[in-house]
Amino acid sequence: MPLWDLGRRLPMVTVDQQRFLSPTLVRDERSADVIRFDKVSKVYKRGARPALDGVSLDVARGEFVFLVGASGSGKSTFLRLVLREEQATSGRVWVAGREITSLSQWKVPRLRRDLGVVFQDFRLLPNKTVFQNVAFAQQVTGKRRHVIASDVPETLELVKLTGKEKRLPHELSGGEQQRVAIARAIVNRPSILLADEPTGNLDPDTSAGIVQLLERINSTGTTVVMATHDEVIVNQMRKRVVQLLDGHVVRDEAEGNYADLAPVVISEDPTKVARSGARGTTGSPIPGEQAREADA
Ligand SMILES: Nc1ncnc2c1ncn2[C@@H]1O[C@H](COP(=O)(O)OP(=O)(O)OP(=O)(O)O)[C@@H](O)[C@H]1O
Repeated sequence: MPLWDLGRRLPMVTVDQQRFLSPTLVRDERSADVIRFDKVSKVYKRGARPALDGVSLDVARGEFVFLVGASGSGKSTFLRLVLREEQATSGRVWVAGREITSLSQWKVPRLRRDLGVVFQDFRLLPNKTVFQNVAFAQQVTGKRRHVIASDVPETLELVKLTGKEKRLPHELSGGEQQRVAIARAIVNRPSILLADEPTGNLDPDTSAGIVQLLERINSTGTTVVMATHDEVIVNQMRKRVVQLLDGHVVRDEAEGNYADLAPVVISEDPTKVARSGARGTTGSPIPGEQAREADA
C-alpha cells in the first residue's frame, strides 16, 4: 500500500475484528487524544521556577497545533516531555494511547517509533547522503532492505527531493536540509510529528514551503505539534494555537492568531482562565499578575 494512502484513522472495528488486530491498533482506536497532559509540572532544578506549571492539554488525533509563547515559556519542555526526553515532576502524560509518566526506560524506544521530530538546526548526519540520512531512521528500527528501498524514495518524493538522493547535507540549501530532516522524521510513519522551531533558520518563502509540507503530512492523518515564534506563518495558517506563558497555558484557540488581542478574562475560580474564542480545553491556574501577553 502506498505510504500516504495508508490513512491513520482506523475504521470502527467490532469486538470480533479487534481480536485480529494488534494490541497497538486496538488501543489507538479507542483513544481520541494522541497527547494528553493532566496537571503536568516540570521543575528542572530544585527551587527553580517550574518550566511547566500545572499544564492540562489534550491534542486529538489528526490535529495541527501551534505552540507559541515567549522564549523560556515552556514550549520545548512540553515537546521534550512528549518525547520522554524529560520526565514530569508531577502530573500525568499520555502519548499515542499510553501513559508515559512512569514508562520503563526500555519501553521508550518503542514509544518514539510513534513520534517523528524535527528541529530548528536540522540535525542531519553530515557524512551521509540524503538517501542514507533518511534510510538510517529505518535501519535503526530494524526495517528490511527491501522496505527501505521502497519507503525512502517514496518519502523523498513527498518532500520534493527526488534527484538529490546522493547529495551530502552541505550540498543542500537550508530549506532542502529541513526537507531531509522531515523525510527522516516521517519515513517510519509516526502518528505524531513534533516540530521545534522548524523554520527558525529559514527565510520567509522557504519557511512557508516547509509549513505547507507539514500541513500536507497532517492531511494524511499525522498529528502535528509545532513550537514556533513565526508570527506570519501562525497568522496565515489559522490552526489551533496554544500559548504558554511562564509555564502556564494562557490561551487555546481553535483558529488562532500568533498574538491574541482578545482581553484576558480571569474568573473568580483561580483554576480557570478564559479568553474570548478560547477552546476551553485547559484550566491551568495562573496568578492574576501573570495574565499578560508575552508577545503582544
Ligand atoms: N535542561 C534544563 N535545565 C534547567 N532549566 C531548563 C532546562 N531546559 C529548560 N530550562 C528552563 O525551563 C524554562 C522553559 O524553557 P523551554 O526551553 O521549554 O522554553 P521555550 O519556550 O522552548 O523557549 P525558546 O522559545 O527560547 O526555545 C526556561 O526558564 C529555561 O531556562
